[in-house]
Amino acid sequence: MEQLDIYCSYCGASNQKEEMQCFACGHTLSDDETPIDTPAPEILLQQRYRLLNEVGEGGFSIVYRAEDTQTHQIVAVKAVSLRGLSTQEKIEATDAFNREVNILTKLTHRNLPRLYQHFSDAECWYMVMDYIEGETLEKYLERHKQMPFRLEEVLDIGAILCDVLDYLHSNQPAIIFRDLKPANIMLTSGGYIYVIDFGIARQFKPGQLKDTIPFGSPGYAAPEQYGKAQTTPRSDIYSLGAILHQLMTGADPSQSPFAFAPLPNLHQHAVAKLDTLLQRMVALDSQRRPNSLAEVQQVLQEISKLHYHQQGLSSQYYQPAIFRSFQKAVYAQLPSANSISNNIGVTSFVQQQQQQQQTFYAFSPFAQSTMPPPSNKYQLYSILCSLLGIFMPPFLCLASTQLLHILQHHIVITLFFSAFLLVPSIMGIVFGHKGRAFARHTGTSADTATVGMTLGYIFTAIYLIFSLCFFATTVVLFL
Ligand SMILES: Nc1ncnc2c1ncn2[C@@H]1O[C@H](COP(=O)(O)OP(=O)(O)OP(=O)(O)O)[C@@H](O)[C@H]1O
Repeated sequence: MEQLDIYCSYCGASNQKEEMQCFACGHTLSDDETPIDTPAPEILLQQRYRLLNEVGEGGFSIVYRAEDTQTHQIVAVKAVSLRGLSTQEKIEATDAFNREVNILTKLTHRNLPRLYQHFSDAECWYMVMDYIEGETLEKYLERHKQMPFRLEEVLDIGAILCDVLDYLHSNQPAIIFRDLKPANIMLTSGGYIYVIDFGIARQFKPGQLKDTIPFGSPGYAAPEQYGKAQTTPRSDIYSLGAILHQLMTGADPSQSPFAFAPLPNLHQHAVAKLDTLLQRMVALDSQRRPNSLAEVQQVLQEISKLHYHQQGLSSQYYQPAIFRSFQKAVYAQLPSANSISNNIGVTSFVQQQQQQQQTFYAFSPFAQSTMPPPSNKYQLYSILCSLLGIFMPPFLCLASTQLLHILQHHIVITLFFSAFLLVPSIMGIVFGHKGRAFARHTGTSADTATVGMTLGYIFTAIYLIFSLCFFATTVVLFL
């Protein structure tokens, strides 16, 4: 009979069958750690996630649509099995899984699936994340080979992808996606875009000359990803340029890497501007590419405005794409929520949930998505701190009639009291700013954070003036 390896459920290393301890991490091995295939549908993982059907496959993984039996939410479960892989493949699959978990854990953005949980059993490693109801851009392009998108749609998609990649790059250290390609972009039936698969994303290491291992997909990967230099945020700019070029021309860059013909219809002012931008983005010399995705996004929005204007529409109605779903007749052609969901019991519940979400988040990018927007706790902290800042000082003075008398006679106590008064309002300002940044990244409302922050500023100013006057009077009295 074939001798099976034993895989460590802790680190995934492959060990000889007779080994008692994992050679890589020292974890105690047991017989039930020999993996079998990825789980069959209908299995309940962790006593919680019921696998419903397979929705996709990657190099080392199978992605399932599943029901979270505790919350009745539909989630995606990515299962990675090491069975049957060569040693090199096991190392790659292990690295990809760990990298994706480590990176996704840190991120919150409206165009990224959220990671809820990860775990392993004797058979596989699992990641539980937001389920995205739709299809990959690659599949969509396969179905629409000739001129798949109109100019305004390409500009919108570009601006949205700039937003999410710029968010990754603004992390400290910057996260470089390294594998932006149509297979890793999903479109939902509601017209929303998600970037998936952080299996080869990495954190930028200042000073490093080149990547440890060359990575990327031919056609979309920048020249420096072939092992010559370290990938930088400009490598993602190259990949985005290659994708936008493909969306405009229908030409698959993997067929002729590094060759990007001028766009058709260059006589149109907006197209000519886009062509100039795309040629800069796919420059072989990374130094000739735009400096950042924020810069690319700004140019795309200028072109979008210009195109809008050229169509005879007043630019006062122009709205940047990141504040809405990209406008596409394609929605009707994508599999809809109803057609994708099969008839397993939870469907009607999920559809009800979606309808409720559409009512609540009609103007946010989460409209028509299967997922509720992430909660923004900074908003709550901001408003609570600001209210505390408003009510605490008068309450203290009323509660202790002695207080004013003490303050008038002790300069040091007066100083402490003044600083103490300011603390809640300043915290209201800090949380307000954080809440607004969080809302911007997740596309949710920032109103509460703005109110908290404004109150914080107003009362910080009032208490500052009050404290200075009070302190001045105390000093005069004291002297
Ligand atoms: N969150 C999700 N919701 C719905 N479907 C998903 C989700 N994540 C992935 N999929 C589907 O599963 C497929 C494989 O996923 P993914 O690309 O993440 O796997 P992978 O093993 O990392 O792939 P690769 O070998 O390309 O690195 C995708 O093409 C997509 O169709």
